[in-house]
Amino acid sequence: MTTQELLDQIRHKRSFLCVGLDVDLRKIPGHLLEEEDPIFAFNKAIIDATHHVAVAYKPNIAFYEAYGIKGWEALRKTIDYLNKNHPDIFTIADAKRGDIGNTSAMYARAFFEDLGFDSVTVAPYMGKDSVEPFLEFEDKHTILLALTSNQGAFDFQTKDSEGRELYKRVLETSREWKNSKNLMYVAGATKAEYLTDIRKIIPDSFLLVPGVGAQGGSLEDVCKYGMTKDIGLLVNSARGIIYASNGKDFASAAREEAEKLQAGMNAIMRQNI
Ligand SMILES: O=c1ccn([C@@H]2O[C@H](COP(=O)(O)O)[C@@H](O)[C@H]2O)c(=O)[nH]1
Repeated sequence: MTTQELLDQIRHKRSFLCVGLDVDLRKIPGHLLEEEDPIFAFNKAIIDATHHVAVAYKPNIAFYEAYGIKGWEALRKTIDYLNKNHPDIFTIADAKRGDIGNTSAMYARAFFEDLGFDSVTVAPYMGKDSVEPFLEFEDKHTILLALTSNQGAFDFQTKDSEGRELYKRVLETSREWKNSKNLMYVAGATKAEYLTDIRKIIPDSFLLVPGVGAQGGSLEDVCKYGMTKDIGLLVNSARGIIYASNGKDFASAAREEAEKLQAGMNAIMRQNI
């Protein structure tokens, strides 16, 4: 998907909501466990209930790998379902990959070519030659971890590296890499006030912002500090939407939570754009 197509969808739906598909069989409604593929049955119901207000879906790959071959099958069915029924919706494989170049190239093939995701999250720690193989793919997006939402982000990411916080160095340096136009960045909603500084370095790049909902980040603060004239944000919530209820009404409860977030986004867009 091109960035322009993503922008068009945001304007059309008046939403920049990304729904996280982090399926935990211990948390989904009991009646779904009788289905042949409970993970896919859950995802399909969540997608059917939220696609009118979601511009992106983000399965975190850990939640599929944890179930072995059945998890991978459910992941493939989920991405195939999205690509077939909602080709206009942006898809994110939250896999946090990155390795020496030839290995990264295989990761990129796995998520972009084999599975058919629009984007994948990548860790910057191994540097340029570990990220550039992902950037070679036309109209595919590499979402680089910059400043993550967890407490451990302060262990390294905000520490000084030759006079600059490490996360700023990641942002600046990655802009120099080949095909850097295909980069987006992860910045946690729990650290919204940092977005002002982040925007000074990458004024126009899309940010994937996890941490609204279960982690307590504020949508208003994220927009106050991080929104651009083209929005430039994909705000993710997983648990706050998909586990809004663990009863038979789970899909309508998810719809309600997703619609609440979209209503907040619409109001902010109306005030600012
Ligand atoms: O900095 C980061 C990077 C990734 N994540 C992922 O986003 C979702 C958040 O889920 P919630 O249930 O809405 O908290 C999850 O997949 C994380 O692994 C993040 O939270 N922070």
